[in-house]
Amino acid sequence: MRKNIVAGNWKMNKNVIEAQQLMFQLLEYKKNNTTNCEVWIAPPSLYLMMAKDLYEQDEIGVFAQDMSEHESGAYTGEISADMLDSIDATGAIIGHSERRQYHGETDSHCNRKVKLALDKGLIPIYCNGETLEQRKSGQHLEVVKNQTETALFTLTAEEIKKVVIAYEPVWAIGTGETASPEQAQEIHAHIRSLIANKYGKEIADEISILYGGSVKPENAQEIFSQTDIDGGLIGGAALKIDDFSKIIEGFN
Ligand SMILES: O=C[C@H](O)COP(=O)(O)O
Repeated sequence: MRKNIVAGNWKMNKNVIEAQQLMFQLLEYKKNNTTNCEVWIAPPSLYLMMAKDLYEQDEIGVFAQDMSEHESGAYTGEISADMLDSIDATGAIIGHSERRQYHGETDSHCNRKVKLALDKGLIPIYCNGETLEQRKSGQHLEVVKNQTETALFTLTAEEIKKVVIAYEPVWAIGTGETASPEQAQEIHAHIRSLIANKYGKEIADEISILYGGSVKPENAQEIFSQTDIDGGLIGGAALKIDDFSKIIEGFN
């Protein structure tokens, strides 16, 4: 079902004490405030079990920042869908542009990961988005189309309904430069129409599509108010409770 979601991707930040403190702060915030969106975090994998232990009532969704395309075996450093399922994680981010840029991840890898996640009942947050060069040369719609089709269009209608998509223009990630609400809306509507063409409008209208890229307390409300934007995948501003809670309040 299409939901409002604010998800914090902590990336490779925070030692264990700092991570625990922010997890506690978020729990306190959730207990003392009514939120009009789901709140999810993706801390470093080392801290996933700590988050699951703390959020006993599943107040906050707990996601891995990545997940292996393999089921098990000799894959040093990797975490499997089965392992995430065994700690009752909510899901995993898949295909983040930093995984694509620094670890050679492709949409074919993403396709395998998304399927493995769904098979275990995990929610995949599938990320896509164009580079600055691709946007400047007017290829952004085509790039996002190819990414979405390769990674997701082998799924059944029942499966794709369970996927959350995060559109993250690479040029807006960690740069302070945000896509304008209109630029983001254009791509979100484009993604939704691609899904509608393939699976039907009813299915497309059930899928949450998040925007990611320099979302801050100052711009969250305007971005979230766009018709096809169902929330945000937040990087830097998810690392401080004050900023993250103000972004959550973008849905108030
Ligand atoms: O996963 C989050 C995105 O990469 C956005 O990061 P940012 O909010 O620091 O630009």
